Amino acid sequence: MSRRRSCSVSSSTRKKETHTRLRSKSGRFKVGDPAHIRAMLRPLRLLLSGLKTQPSRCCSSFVSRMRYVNRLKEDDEACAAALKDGSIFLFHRLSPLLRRPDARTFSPAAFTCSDVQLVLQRLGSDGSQLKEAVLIGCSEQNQAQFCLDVGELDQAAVEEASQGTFIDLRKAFFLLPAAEAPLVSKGQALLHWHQTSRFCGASGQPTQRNRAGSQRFCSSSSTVYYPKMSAVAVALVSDGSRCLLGRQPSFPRGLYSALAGFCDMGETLEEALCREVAEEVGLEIQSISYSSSQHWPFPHSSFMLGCHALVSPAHTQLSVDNSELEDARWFTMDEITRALQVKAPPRRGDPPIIWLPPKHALANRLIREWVEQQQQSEGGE
Ligand SMILES: NC(=O)C1=CN([C@@H]2O[C@H](COP(=O)(O)OP(=O)(O)OC[C@H]3O[C@@H](n4cnc5c(N)ncnc54)[C@H](O)[C@@H]3O)[C@@H](O)[C@H]2O)C=CC1
Ligand SMILES: [Mg+2]
Repeated sequence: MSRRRSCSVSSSTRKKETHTRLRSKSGRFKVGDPAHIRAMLRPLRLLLSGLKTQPSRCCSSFVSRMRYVNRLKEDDEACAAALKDGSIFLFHRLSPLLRRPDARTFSPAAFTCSDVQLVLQRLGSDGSQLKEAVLIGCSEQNQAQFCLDVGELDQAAVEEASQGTFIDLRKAFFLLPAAEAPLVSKGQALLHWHQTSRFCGASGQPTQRNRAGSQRFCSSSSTVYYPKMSAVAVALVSDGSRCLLGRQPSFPRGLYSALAGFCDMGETLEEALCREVAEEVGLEIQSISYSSSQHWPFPHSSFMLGCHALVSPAHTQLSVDNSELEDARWFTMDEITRALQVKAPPRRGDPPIIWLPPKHALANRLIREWVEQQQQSEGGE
């Protein structure tokens, strides 16, 4: 009887009893008792857990932020703690939630963990969804940034509760200031990757994610999956005084952009550029020089690598492959300067004009760099 009763005591009650027994009459732990050792170690444990959940201050703020994010990817416990103090960007079926601080500006809405919990609870969710949050990075203010897709909740109800609007990424990306668009596009790309990587390609079994969402694992085949991007080569081709732009039939009316194409397996960037330009416009390029890169979320996470290239002035005759491009043309400096001044795409019924990719796009940067190079070489003559 008594044995059965003692078995029914919960482990926490047992711990409490042991705890009480170990205290001396003065209320202190006896030196050498396990509880005494635990009590002595407590400040150290607190210090270590503080170090785990905050960027270290020993290095430059950039270095400590990068190391912090890396630690959160590897340490589930630290990541869970960072979520509590972090900011969360909400998405609904991959559309980001934006707010309008004023009539002209859009910005991604950042919430605290408790704000999101309140919104979820108000809409009848138990808050366990927060575990689905995916780490995006760390702000300059040392705050971990996460994204969360609340696609299973009613869109209008979340918008009302959170005082924002879910906007399709294709629109949102260009409404946001160039500095904020990459954060949203990275969040969307990560969420999309998780939504489409739920099963292992080798075993067909479900995959499990780590807390940060930086990888997925299949315990059946022991495969680790990481978020992936397709490499795309972009070239602004010049003949020395003009630059070459093309348009696909799917582009909005009047939009011309730099030539681009997905890299094939095993290709170098240079090989991909030469092949794409040959395929699309029938020219051979040379003097390839790298400019810069960007993550491009459309249609699904590409890693854009932007370059400048030259064709020999004797070989500028285009042979456009119309199965890929609707048109490709050489543009003079004057034409490009005029096109760069177009601030918004033409509306229906407006006279036809040539316009160029917006500032957020790498192609825009390549075109502006080309203009600068032309101006410099003209100035130097
Ligand atoms: N950010 C920027 O400034 C620019 C971005 N882009 C982007 O670059 C991407 C590629 O340019 P495109 O001229 O369309 O490429 P492309 O000339 O290689 O043609 C696209 C076709 O390539 C095939 N393809 C081969 N590998 C593929 C892969 N990994 N994923 C998807 N399709 C693949 C498909 O049949 C597809 O229809 C597009 O998503 C476009 O939006 C293009 C120009 C500038
Ligand atoms: Mg192409």
